[in-house]
Amino acid sequence: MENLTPMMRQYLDLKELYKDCILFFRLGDFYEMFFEDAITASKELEITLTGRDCGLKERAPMCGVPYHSADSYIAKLIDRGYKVAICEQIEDPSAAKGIVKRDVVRIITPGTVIDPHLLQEKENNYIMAIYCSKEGIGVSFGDISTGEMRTTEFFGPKAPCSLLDEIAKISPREIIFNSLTYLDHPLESEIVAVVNTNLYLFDAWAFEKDYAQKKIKDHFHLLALDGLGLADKELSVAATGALLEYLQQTQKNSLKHIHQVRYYTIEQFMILDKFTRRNLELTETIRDKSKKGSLLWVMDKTNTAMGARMLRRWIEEPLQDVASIQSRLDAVEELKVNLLAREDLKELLGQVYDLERLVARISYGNANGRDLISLKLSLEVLPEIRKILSNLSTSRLKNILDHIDPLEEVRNLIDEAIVDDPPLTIKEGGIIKDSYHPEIASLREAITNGKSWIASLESKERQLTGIKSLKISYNKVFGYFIEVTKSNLSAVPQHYMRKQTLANAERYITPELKEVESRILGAEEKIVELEYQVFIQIREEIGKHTKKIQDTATALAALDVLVSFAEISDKFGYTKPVITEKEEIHIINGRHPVVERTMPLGMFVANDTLLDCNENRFAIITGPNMAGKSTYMRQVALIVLMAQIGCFVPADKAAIGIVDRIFTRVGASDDLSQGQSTFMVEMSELANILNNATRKSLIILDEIGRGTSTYDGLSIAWAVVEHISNYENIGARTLFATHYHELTELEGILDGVKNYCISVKEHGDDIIFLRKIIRGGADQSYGIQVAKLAGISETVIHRAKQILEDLEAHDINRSKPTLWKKKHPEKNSQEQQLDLFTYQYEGVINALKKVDIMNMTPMEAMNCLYKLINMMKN
Ligand SMILES: Nc1ncnc2c1ncn2[C@@H]1O[C@H](COP(=O)(O)OP(=O)(O)OP(=O)(O)O)[C@@H](O)[C@H]1O
Repeated sequence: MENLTPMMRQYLDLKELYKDCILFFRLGDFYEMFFEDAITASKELEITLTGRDCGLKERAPMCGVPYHSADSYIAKLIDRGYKVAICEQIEDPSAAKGIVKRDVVRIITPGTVIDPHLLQEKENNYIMAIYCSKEGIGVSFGDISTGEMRTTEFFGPKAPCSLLDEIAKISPREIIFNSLTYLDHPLESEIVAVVNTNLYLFDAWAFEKDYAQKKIKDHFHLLALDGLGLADKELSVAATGALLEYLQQTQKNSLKHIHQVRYYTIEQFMILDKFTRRNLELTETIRDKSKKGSLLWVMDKTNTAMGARMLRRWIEEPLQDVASIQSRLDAVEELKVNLLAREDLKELLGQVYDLERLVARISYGNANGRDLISLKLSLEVLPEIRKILSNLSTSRLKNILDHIDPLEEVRNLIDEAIVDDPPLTIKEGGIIKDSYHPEIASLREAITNGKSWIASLESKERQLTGIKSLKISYNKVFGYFIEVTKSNLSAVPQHYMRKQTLANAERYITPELKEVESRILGAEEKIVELEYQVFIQIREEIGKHTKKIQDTATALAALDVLVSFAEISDKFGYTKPVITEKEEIHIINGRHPVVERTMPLGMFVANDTLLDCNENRFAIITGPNMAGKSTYMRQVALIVLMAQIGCFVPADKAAIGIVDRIFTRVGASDDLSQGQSTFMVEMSELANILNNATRKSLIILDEIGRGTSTYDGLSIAWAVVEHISNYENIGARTLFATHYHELTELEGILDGVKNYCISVKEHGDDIIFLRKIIRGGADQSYGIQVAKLAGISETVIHRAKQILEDLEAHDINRSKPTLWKKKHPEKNSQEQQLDLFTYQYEGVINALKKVDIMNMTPMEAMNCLYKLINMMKN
């Protein structure tokens, strides 16, 4: 190791400090990687692995990526969960001659990305810190590309469940933690099942109370934590302190744009567990995880990236506070009615860049001249937006107006200082306007004069020498030179000094050309340095307005979402819901917001819903396969959710009593990778509902119990209806779709249970789906007819019908007497016997009703009688 070259020693010393990172080691115009890093990077990035002499016997494995296209390589690596440490040359006057000092200037991890080209424009990039202790779990999360930071904490046995719900909601790209065990409950595999993210164990000391408190106070320049509402929130403090420590360790940079951490409680928002988020397809579809086909897809008519991100957050976090929902709804109503204002706002918002991320980069110190121009262009539309808002009257819009700062001083500063079309880099000059800085102006003049002197020298020398093709050019190696083609060499004057010979030309310099050149180059060097300094000053000056710009950005994002709501409400015929504290959901002609968008206009059949916490709290919905049961139930959940987001809803009329949680148990979702069978998944989702639902919840159950044998399934479904519908247990508003027709017996037995079915019409041997929900239970499943529609062969269908007939004949006695007795305890024994007969032979009686004896041949009548006797025997 003693023989190591100094550079390689420097590399290994740094690598020792950043063991868990891939070190991007800057060498000239490349970032190089060595040893293990090189092997990993060459594999992941598919780049050639070479070797470099490092002073040892063996050459060091090496690979590299060009500096100017490093971003795309970094993006690939962090996408795959690697951390990348960026090592640059550091200017150090004290360093010995010939020694280039290098240091790590920043670590990029999946959750700490700030560069726009490494980010999804319409999504936040969150990093989360989890603090597990026996007192509870603290969570803090932030997005350094916008400066947002929030924290909360969970206690008691439900803490892990709440943590998983929050993780599902936030989808952090990276999680740091002190431990992932809560009261002996290991959480890691559950977290991995919820979100595909990078989990890193972080230094335990960073979570310690005193350290974390000091970190927060230092970062936010506070003497006490009361101002942040964190004085008695020890779990939140631990998580937030550690998160700040991690961000500072990795970013090694100002995090001034994180100027606030907001404490929230999960009860502020409607709680949606991971199953419900997925089942309702809020932001992506179950099938291919695409936005198209999700609720977000229908609702997103935003014009700014920050609006799009806020919309996603609003969808993930429907409100519970009636007043806040109402104020959003009122604003949407005003924007819906006032088409002119809405159209103008849309156009103006379309000119606003991503202010949240722009200001984060400005404050962070990596914004360029173009970013400042984008900021200026965005600020230019603010007066017009403010003017329109000042003519609108609802309180939410007034509040938005109050938070939009015109930021004239920032706009004027950029306007005065920065040229309209600055270059991408800030180290090559050409950014600052002449009029802004006298010294820059005079240097530029010197350069221009020098260049025009050189241009005039060219024509003067052509005249003097008579060489028409003589030209003066410039390159980085020789500076300015005079070039003469070989055929004209005889005319070259004596005082020309030869500098270079080319195949068919010679290059010369003269003392006076060199003098002017040094004046031009000196001025160019100076101006580049000066422009850089001036630019940094301007950027820092704008950075002082970070908070105001962030507040403005938040207000514009909210405005954008409200305008988007108004637009879809107008375009798709949504209406304003009435939001109440009453426990009811009353919808007239409701539609599924997504399914209706996938069919021609007017084809979707609207349906009513009445759920309350009294007579109509539990709807058992039967109907054939494909009738529309799942669509109907999801539509109710989505209408409630949209209402609590503050958006109009796809219905003619809707009164929505606040829902604290929506639970869904929909369809089969195998989780075999987690070692759980379909039935096991179904039961754990059901357990989650039974353990956590309250009377204020909305529960959607689709075919509970179908993953096991018919009797087991029916018994579970039956018990679930009894349990949920009972006030003493839950009493929540529930929609339950089932193919167990036996459950329809529960209407009349259990309070609040009502039967509904989705109607179909028989047409010969086929059925026509009417899609209309009506009171009462369905009398048939029509499974075989649906199978026929799906293309199952006639032979199989025919045989299935035969089997069904047999089964139905056998099935008459199943469990009915017990159920029947329970239903009619008041009847005397004679009546009971008669009713029981009717009940037991219901199939025979129904069959008899259909017999058209008058139109039968004697043989047919005999056959029919024979069948009836058989039925009774069975
Ligand atoms: N109200 C409606 N108006 C028009 N089409 C509808 C309506 N409801 C459902 N559909 C159409 O019917 C299809 C089947 O609906 P859905 O999946 O809800 O049926 P289902 O009763 O739940 O079936 P299964 O019992 O087999 O799960 C939907 O994909 C949709 O295209």
